[in-house]
Amino acid sequence: MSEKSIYVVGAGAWGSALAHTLGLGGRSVVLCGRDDVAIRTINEERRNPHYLKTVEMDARVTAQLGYDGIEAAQAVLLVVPAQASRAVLAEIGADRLAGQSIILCAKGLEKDTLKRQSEILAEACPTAHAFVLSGPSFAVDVAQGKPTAVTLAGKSLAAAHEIVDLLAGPTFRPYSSDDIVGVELAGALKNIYALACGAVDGADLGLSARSSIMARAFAEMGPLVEAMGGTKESLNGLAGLGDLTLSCTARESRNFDFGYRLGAGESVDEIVASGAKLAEGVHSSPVGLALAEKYGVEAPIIKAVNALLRGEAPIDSLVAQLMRRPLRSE
Ligand SMILES: NC(=O)C1=CN([C@@H]2O[C@H](COP(=O)(O)OP(=O)(O)OC[C@H]3O[C@@H](n4cnc5c(N)ncnc54)[C@H](OP(=O)(O)O)[C@@H]3O)[C@@H](O)[C@H]2O)C=CC1
Ligand SMILES: O=C(CO)COP(=O)(O)O
Repeated sequence: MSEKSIYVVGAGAWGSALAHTLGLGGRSVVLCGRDDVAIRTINEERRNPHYLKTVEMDARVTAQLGYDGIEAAQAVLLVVPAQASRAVLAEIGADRLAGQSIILCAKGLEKDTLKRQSEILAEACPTAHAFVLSGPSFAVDVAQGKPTAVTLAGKSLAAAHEIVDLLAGPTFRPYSSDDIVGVELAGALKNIYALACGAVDGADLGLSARSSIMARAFAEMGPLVEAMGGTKESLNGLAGLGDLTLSCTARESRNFDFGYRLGAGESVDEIVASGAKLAEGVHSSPVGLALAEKYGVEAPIIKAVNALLRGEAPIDSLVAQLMRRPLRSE
C-alpha cells in the first residue's frame, strides 16, 4: 500500500516551508492552498509565486485547491493565520478531521474569544488530536535547509514522540513536549514582545533598552503562562526563550519589523495600507492584555504594546513610563 500523505493546509510562507522540508525528509506531502495560480505554479514550476519565491519546492510536494483526500491524511498541519483557523477548520469539516492528528502551527490567539489554537480545534472537531508546533523557525531558514530546532507539543510525550518522528529531518529537529498550553502561549506572546523590541529599535532607543525589554518580557510571560496551566520548562525552551530571542532581535521577523515601523513613526493604518506581511502580534496583543487581566497577572509590556498599537503614545514615552514604575527586585 502506498504511504499516506501529510496534508499541509495553508500555502503561505510557513506552510510552503514546512511542506518542502517534509518532502525533503522523504514524506509525501499535499499542500492545500486557495489560490489557483499558486497551486498551478507550484505543480508546474516547483515554486510558490507569492511566498519564498526562490525556493525550489521538493518533488514530493503536490499542491491542490481545497481539501480533497484530507480524511485519509497521515497527519494534518494547519498553517493559516490564527484568526483564520476557525473558519478553515469549519470549511474542512469535523467529519473529515475526526480522529486525525492536527498539528497547529499558527502563533496567535483568537480575538474576542481569547482562545488558543488547540481550544479552537477542540470546538471545531472534538475527536481530533491536537499537537502544537512552535519555536524559533523563520520559514526562509527552514526552506533553505538551515538547521532549525523547534518544539512539538502533544497531550502526552508518547503522542508527541510519534509526530516528532514524522516531522523530523536532517535539518529540522523537533523536541517533544507534553505542554500544549505553555507552548502555544509562548508562541503567541513572543509576537507581542517582538513588536515592543522592534519599536524600541525603530525609535533608536538603544540595544540596552531592547535587551532589557526582552528580559522583562521573559519574566512577564512566566506568571501568565503558569496561571493558564503552562510550564516553566516550555518558557525556558525553544518555544519560549528560543523564539523570544529570535523574534525580538531580527528585522526578518514580521512582528519585529511591524514594531520597528511603529517606533519609527508610522501608524498601524499606514503600515497595514502599505501591504505589510502578516504580524500576528497585532491581533494577539489585545487578547494578551485581556488574558493578563482575566488571570490577575501584571503585564506592563503587553499593556504598553496595546497603547502603542492604539496610537495612544509613541514608544519612547511608553518606555519612559515603564522606567518610572516603582523600583523593585527582579
Ligand atoms: N513565516 C514564518 O516564518 C512562521 C510562521 N508561523 C506562523 O504560521 C502562521 C501562518 O504564517 P505564514 O504562513 O508565515 O503567513 P503567510 O501570510 O505567509 O501565509 C498565510 C497563508 O494562509 C492563507 N490564508 C489566510 N487566510 C486564509 C483563510 N481565511 N482561508 C484559507 N487560507 C487562508 C493565505 O492565503 P493567501 O496567500 O491566498 O492570502 C496564505 O497562503 C502564523 O500564525 C505564523 O505566526 C510560525 C513559524 C514561522
Ligand atoms: O515565528 C516566527 C519565527 O519563529 C516568525 O516570526 P514572524 O511571524 O514575526 O515573522
